[in-house]
Amino acid sequence: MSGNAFLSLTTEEKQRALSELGELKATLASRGLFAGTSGNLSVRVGEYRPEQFHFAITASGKDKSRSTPEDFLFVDQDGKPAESTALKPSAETLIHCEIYRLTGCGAIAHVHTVYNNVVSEWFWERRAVPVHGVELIKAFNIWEEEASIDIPIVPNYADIPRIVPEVTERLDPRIPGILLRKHGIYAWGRDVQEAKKHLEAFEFLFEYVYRWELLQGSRR
Ligand SMILES: CSC[C@@H](O)[C@@H](O)C(=O)COP(=O)(O)O
Ligand SMILES: [Zn+2]
Repeated sequence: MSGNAFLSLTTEEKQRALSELGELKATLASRGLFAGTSGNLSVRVGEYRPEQFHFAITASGKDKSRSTPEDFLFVDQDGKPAESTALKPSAETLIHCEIYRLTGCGAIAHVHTVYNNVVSEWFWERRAVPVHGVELIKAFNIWEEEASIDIPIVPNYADIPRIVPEVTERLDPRIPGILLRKHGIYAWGRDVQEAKKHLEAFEFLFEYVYRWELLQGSRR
């Protein structure tokens, strides 16, 4: 793909991306995962090269539990709108750009939950949430028995571009997700279905870790 790569996408390709995102947004919204307009979602379209790609992403500041014709827009690898629009891309678009650049994945989901916020703070000093031997680790395609994983945590700066190099440094190619401290999880996958699966697995594991830590504490 060259300079005008986005223009060579067919209407069907763009429509498919928008409808997949719309479906994922509605499903996650039905689970109450977009508290107070938080969260953002994206899906990549067309060919991928680390230096050039495009994706559809949620517009900034919207109530993500509502479905409107102004929910999504297309942006390029630098987070700039790929076509003329009055919509503003998610404030966290640059984090999506960096995750696509580093992983070549096909879709990304970001949500704020109490469990992901609490564990990101509880394990902040070690900069990772450790999980040992829980069956759902297999959702990340890690099949060892009693596997141990560390889910990376990066600082949550108000200035989003400052978070980008932290993601670059801490992203672990084995783990399809990264936590922002007291903010939320970014989970990704090769397509929307896999990103959703990974997000569900992370949230299960965060709740497990939270409850297990609590139980351990009550034994001391
Ligand atoms: C309203 S609090 C959440 C925001 O600050 C942000 O973290 C978020 O997830 C949503 O931002 P958005 O610009 O709508 O994509
Ligand atoms: Zn957020």
